[in-house]
Amino acid sequence: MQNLLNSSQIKDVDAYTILHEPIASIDLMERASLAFVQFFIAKFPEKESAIWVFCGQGNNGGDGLAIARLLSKIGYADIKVFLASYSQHTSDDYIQNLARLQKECPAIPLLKDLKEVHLSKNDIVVDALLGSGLNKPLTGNYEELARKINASSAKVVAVDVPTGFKSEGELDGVYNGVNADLVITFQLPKINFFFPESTEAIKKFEVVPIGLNETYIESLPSHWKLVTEEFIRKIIKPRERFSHKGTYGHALIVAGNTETMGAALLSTSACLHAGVGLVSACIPQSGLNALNVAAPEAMYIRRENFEAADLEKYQAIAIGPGLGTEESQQQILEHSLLQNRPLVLDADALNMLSHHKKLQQKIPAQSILTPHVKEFDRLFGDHHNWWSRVEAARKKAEELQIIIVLKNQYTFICLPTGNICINPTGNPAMAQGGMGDVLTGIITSFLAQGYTSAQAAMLGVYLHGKAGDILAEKREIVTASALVKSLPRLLKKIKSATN
Ligand SMILES: NC(=O)C1=CN([C@@H]2O[C@H](COP(=O)(O)OP(=O)(O)OC[C@H]3O[C@@H](n4cnc5c(N)ncnc54)[C@H](O)[C@@H]3O)[C@@H](O)[C@H]2O)[C@@H](O)CC1
Repeated sequence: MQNLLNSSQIKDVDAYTILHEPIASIDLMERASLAFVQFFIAKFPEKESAIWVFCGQGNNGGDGLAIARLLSKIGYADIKVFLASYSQHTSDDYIQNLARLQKECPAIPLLKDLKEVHLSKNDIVVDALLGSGLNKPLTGNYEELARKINASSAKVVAVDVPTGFKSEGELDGVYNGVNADLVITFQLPKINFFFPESTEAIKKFEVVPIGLNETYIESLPSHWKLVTEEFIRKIIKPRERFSHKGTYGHALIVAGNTETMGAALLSTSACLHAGVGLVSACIPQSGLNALNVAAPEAMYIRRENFEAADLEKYQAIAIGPGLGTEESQQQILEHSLLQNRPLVLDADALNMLSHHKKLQQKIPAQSILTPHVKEFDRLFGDHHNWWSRVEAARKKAEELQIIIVLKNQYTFICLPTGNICINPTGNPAMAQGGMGDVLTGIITSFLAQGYTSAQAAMLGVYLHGKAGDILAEKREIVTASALVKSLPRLLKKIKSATN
C-alpha cells in the first residue's frame, strides 16, 4: 500500500529530501525534469514536432524551462517557450533555469505576448504554468491562457498537474483550467486524479519517480492509500501441500430470482474461480437446472429453506445479487443480520438497507458493502461531488465498523480504521451488467478462504480489475463471464511471482 499525500505534504517531502539526501533544490528540479523528459521522448519520439512550453513563474515553470533545455539538447529542433510573467514573485529555481536556458539554448525563442502563439494540430503543448502550488481558482491571464490551449487541437502534456486543477479537495463548479491529454506527474499520483470529476482535466496520467524519500513519504499521516500489486502479492497466500477443499472454506451465496438468476450464477461461479473450497447457492428452485449447468461444482439450498439452514458451517455469506426486495427477501436479510458474523452485502441487500435505514445499525462489524454510486447515495444520502461522497463513506465505515467498497472506475475501499484505499485496476471495457455480481462472488470467496474482511475486499477489487485489464488488452469489451474464466490464470500468475 502506498501513502497518498496532499500538496502541502508533498512540499514537505521535497524539503525533507533536499535536506536529508542531501540534494540541492535546483538539482531535484533537474532530476524531476529529466524524469519527465525520459517519459516524454518515449511517447513523442518525433523530433521535428513543434513543442510549445508554457511556463509560469514558480517551480512548475522552472520545470518547464529545464524540460525545454533538456529536449533541445536531445535534438528536438522546434521548441518555443512562452513566459507567463504576470506576477512580481518568481521562484529561485525558476530564475536559475531561465538563465541556463538563455545561456545554453539561445536559439529557443522566449515569447511573452500571446499573439505570438499559434498552435496547430500536430503541435505539442507542455503545460508548466501552475502545478501543485495552485492556491486559488484561475482568473485573468492564466484563465485566458488555459482557454487558448484548450481551444487548440494540439496535444497537451502537463507537468505534474494540469494548470488550474486542484490536487485534493472538492471539485465543484465549472473547470476552467488546462485540459491535458497526458499528465506526467512526479513521484505520487495526486488524490484528485482518482475522482471522476478529473475527466475533463486529465485524459491519462503517468507517475514518474523522482527519488523523493520513500520512508518519509510513508511516515506522514494520511488516510489516503493506493493499493499496489506489491501489497497484493504480499497478502495472497499460496495453496498449501496436503490441503483439501475444507482448507479453502465454504461460501454461501444468497442471490437470484426468477428473472435475475444470472446474477446468482455469476456470483457463484466467480466464487469458485477465485478458489473457494466449496460454494452453496441459495436460489429459488426455478434456477436449479441453470445452476447445475453453469456451475456443476456448486451445491444448492432451496430459497424457502434458508432460515432453517445451519449458517454456522459457512465461512462467508453473501446476500443480494438479483435477490429481489419482497417481504420474503427482507426476512432473509433480517435473519442474516442477526448472525454475529461479517456478511458481504450487495445489490438488493443494499436496496433493502436503504429502504429500512434502521437495519443499518444491525450490520455485523467487518461486513463488506459493495455499493455503486446510486446504491451508495440511496443508502447514505445524496452527494454533489465525489470528494464529499467518499468522505461520507469513510465516516460511515468508521461509525458502523464495516468496509464500504464504493465502486467506480477507481474503486474506493473505506475501512473501519478510517483509511481510504484506492484501487488502481479496472477499465471501461468492464462497464457491463454482471460485473458487480462477479466482484461479490470473488470477495466472498476470499473471505471464506480465511482472509480478513479488509484483505478480502482489497484482493477482490484489485484482482477483479486486474483480470479486466489483462482481458482489455486484446478486446474492446470484457464480459462478466469472460472475466470469471480468466481468474484462475491470473491467480497463478500473481502467486507464481510471489513464491
Ligand atoms: N523542489 C520542489 O519543490 C520541486 C517542485 N517541483 C515542481 O514544483 C511545482 C510546485 O511549485 P510551486 O510550489 O512553486 O508552485 P507552482 O509553480 O505550481 O505555482 C507558482 C505560484 O503561483 C501562485 N498561484 C497559485 N495559484 C494561482 C492562480 N490561480 N493564479 C495565479 N497564481 C497562482 C502561487 O503563489 C504559487 O506558489 C510542482 O507541481 C512541480 O512541478 C518539481 O520540480 C520537483 C521538485
